[in-house]
Amino acid sequence: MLTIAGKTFQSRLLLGTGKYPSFDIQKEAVQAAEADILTFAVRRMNLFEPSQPNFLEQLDLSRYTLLPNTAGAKTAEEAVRIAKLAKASGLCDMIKVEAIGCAKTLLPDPVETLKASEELVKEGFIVLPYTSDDVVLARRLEETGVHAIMPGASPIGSGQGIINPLNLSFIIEQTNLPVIVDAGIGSAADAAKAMELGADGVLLNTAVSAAGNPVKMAAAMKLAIEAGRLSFEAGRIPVKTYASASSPIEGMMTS
Ligand SMILES: CC(=O)[C@@H](O)[C@H](O)COP(=O)(O)O
Repeated sequence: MLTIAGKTFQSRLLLGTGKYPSFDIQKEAVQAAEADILTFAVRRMNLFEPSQPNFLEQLDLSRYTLLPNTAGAKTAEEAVRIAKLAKASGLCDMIKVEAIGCAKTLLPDPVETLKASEELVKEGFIVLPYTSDDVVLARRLEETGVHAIMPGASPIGSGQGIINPLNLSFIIEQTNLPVIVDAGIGSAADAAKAMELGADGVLLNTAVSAAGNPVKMAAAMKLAIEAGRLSFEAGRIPVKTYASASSPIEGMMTS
């Protein structure tokens, strides 16, 4: 079970809701993923225009925890404004802080992310910042009182998977907060790898929404995250340079 700010969730998969070919496929994929937490960009929703279509009306909202994100923000000020707008809708009390510092890479601006997170914690939000895979920044974020750390595996939508497993493992080892690997996951193997590193969860969007078959990929992600977690809990064997026989004969009785 995943626990964030005292709330527990069965699923360790957090699913994004952008870029699906249709609302119907999105709904099926969400069901196949069996995710409990769904993230969406506040700026892309018609939260205060009920006459406009949006994906929320396709879903049984009592089943999901909504995690609005501040996508589109470049500064702390913008991120805080978007977060307050989401809270005012009454749909959610958690916020994914996303303050992008580079239009080409979509990598987060560490300074603005830190500022926004600090302010939103003071305002009483449950704060989940999307951050670069920097252990020092993760520590600074933890000091502000955020409720999870969400380091990127690689640039959003790139599907490159985990570029720097060592950096992720530094964060996982040093923080007391849940670590949710967020962005850049390309395949089920990447998601399993994140879990095997010891992450508490994975947030992904494009790998499912842009897959050849988003519904099948959603199901694959669910299984991969469960398998990766089990493998982590089971404890993998050490990597050795040389062979060691799988069926040793030494010490066997011969009569
Ligand atoms: C939906 C969302 O929050 C994205 O900004 C997130 O970071 C996922 O990235 P991918 O699309 O690379 O999975």
